[in-house]
Amino acid sequence: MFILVNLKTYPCDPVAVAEAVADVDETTDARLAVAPQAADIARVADTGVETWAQHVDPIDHGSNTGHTLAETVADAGAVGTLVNHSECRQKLADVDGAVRAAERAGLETVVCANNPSQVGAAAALGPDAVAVEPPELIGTGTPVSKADPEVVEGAVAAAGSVDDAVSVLCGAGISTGEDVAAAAELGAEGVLLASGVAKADDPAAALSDLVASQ
Ligand SMILES: O=C(CO)COP(=O)(O)O
Repeated sequence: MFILVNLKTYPCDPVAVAEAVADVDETTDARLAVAPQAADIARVADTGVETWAQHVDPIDHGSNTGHTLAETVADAGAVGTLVNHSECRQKLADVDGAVRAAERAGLETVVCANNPSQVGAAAALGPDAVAVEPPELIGTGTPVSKADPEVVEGAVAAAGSVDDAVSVLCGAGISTGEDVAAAAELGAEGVLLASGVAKADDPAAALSDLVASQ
């Protein structure tokens, strides 16, 4: 399973979380990665942990004040990027443009979607993966893999019917190894989570629990 930890703008120490991820990474077959804020990518990548961006814009080099260029996050050490998070919603054309920008920069892509229909649309854009995250469960601690298993199964079916090369992650409320195991049972190849690690008193302990079933 791929366990991708999105730090959002939580007030955690991104390097301390990255070091905890690096430690736990040595104990598991699961693939672990961290998505810090853009300004923290270089120092998180310096820990050696797999580092992702939270967002890139559908732009090329040029007059784009305030935007995030895919090549710049790649140069800073990111190997992948989220696209279209529920908290950073993009128009379809911009999701497409961001996936193309990420490809151009050699970044792996996970396009986030709220439900199986959006997963189908996202999969048609040819990302490496899609992540289904019902917005109403984000940050609640109630895991989508238990609260709404049909959404995960529906997302796996929707992506598979469009392009079975696109893998499916699920997210929202994931915080334990049991939640990760439930996601795997439903056909997800990974999980995307945030508060379960970023807001934990002991992120290393939270991560150890997350990989316990791997
Ligand atoms: O939005 C999410 C990950 O991108 C999920 O957040 P939580 O893990 O806090 O529910």
